Amino acid sequence: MQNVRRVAVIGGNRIPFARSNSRYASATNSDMLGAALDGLIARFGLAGQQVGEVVAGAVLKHSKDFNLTREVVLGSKLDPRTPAYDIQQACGTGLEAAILVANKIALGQLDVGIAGGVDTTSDAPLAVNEEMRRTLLKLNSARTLGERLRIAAKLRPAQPFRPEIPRNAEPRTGLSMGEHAAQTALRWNIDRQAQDELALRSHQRLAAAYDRGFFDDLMTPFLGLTRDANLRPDTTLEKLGALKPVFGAKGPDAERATMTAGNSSPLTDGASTVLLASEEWAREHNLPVLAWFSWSETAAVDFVHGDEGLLMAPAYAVPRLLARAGLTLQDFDYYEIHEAFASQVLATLNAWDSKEFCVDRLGLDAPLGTIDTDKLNVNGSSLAAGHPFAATGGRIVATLAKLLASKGSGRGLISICAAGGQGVTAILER
Ligand SMILES: CC(=O)CC(=O)SCCNC(=O)CCNC(=O)[C@H](O)C(C)(C)COP(=O)(O)OP(=O)(O)OC[C@H]1O[C@@H](n2cnc3c(N)ncnc32)[C@H](O)[C@@H]1OP(=O)(O)O
Repeated sequence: MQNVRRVAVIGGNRIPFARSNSRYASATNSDMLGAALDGLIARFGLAGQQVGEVVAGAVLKHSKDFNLTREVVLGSKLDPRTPAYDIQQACGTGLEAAILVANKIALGQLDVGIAGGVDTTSDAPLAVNEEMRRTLLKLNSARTLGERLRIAAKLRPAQPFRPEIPRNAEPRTGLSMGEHAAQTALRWNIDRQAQDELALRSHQRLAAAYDRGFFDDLMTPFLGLTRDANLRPDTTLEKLGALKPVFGAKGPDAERATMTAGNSSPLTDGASTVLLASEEWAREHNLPVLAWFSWSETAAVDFVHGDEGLLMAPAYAVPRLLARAGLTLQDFDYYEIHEAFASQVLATLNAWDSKEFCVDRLGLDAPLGTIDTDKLNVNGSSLAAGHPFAATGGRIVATLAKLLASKGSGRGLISICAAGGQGVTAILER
């Protein structure tokens, strides 16, 4: 086996994100991932080239999209002999795809690869109810007309109109991501004002980044959108403070509910891609390196039997990542913590600063401590940009790599919480 090689982040490309059921309502995952990939191919002169692998995924995928990524590659200008496949790790999908490609490059199994992700809640897959599905499958395999008629006679008219609509909920608890996060917010006493301030900062920083042209070489317009449609540069603490709680707003703790449409990420449609390569490949192709992809770590929590918050796995992954890399929580110039909900970012930060959590749960001698919040999500994050589940990782990797390139040196931490009680984290360096 070859020695581990340095992995370069060459750049990224995404389409602006749209709120669910708005501008991209008629677009498919394939359309959006295709647009993000086409932009990346054009930007880095990859047309006609055979890229080592393209790895991407979607959290919500139609059953007809067996291998969505391969189909998108076949429809792109890449050499059709480029292997491509789907992966899925909920909201960690995009980052996990980048880790997978990076690891193969590091091991010398690939010289160049593309990672990506896409999601649409507007074009979510709809399944017919189980009884109907079984009947239709039998109908499809019936050999004679008589057999078909017998099966068809069992179809009741009301059956087709009882579809199974995918819910943004945990299969084992039936609770939505937001309801789980509301429980965590209570446990960590996350107050409303701090959540609204975080949301406001996210909008202000994303707007400022657009205004100074930060995204000009990270984005391709799509269906008339040139900026994330969820971005509200004119929002204020007063407007955010006036919104009614939507999660944890029923039941005995309703009075203490703090999570609103303003401090929760919205349901979003969008896609992102990232180009990763070995140092040699980058040099041979005359492409500058934005940053190096250096470490990664995942974790999962037992939110089913234990008392852990569903979205708290990054609180476990990051300390392990730090230990492996020989770093402290303060050794970073940038922190990219995915804002699924403002309360979940704040609960994670509280956990790292809690002696009880760090000693009892992480087995450390002392808390990891606080971070300088001026270095947190400096160009905004999911509260402002939106969160098309599998596309968020690619947005963050490209943003952080460019931040590090603009600074000229430094280190950035990525932390993404995911459904199923999982967390995906990584470090980029320059
Ligand atoms: C999945 C994983 O693996 C891990 C994760 O990331 S977990 C996160 C997954 N994502 C989610 O769970 C999505 C959570 N979000 C939602 O379900 C929905 O967006 C929501 C229930 C929070 C809100 O839905 P909604 O009510 O349709 O939102 P929307 O109509 O846009 O906003 C409600 C109001 O707030 C206002 N508002 C929203 N954001 C605002 C802001 N920043 N400033 C001012 N006003 C705002 C809107 O203008 C609207 O006001 P009106 O009613 O007067 O029009």
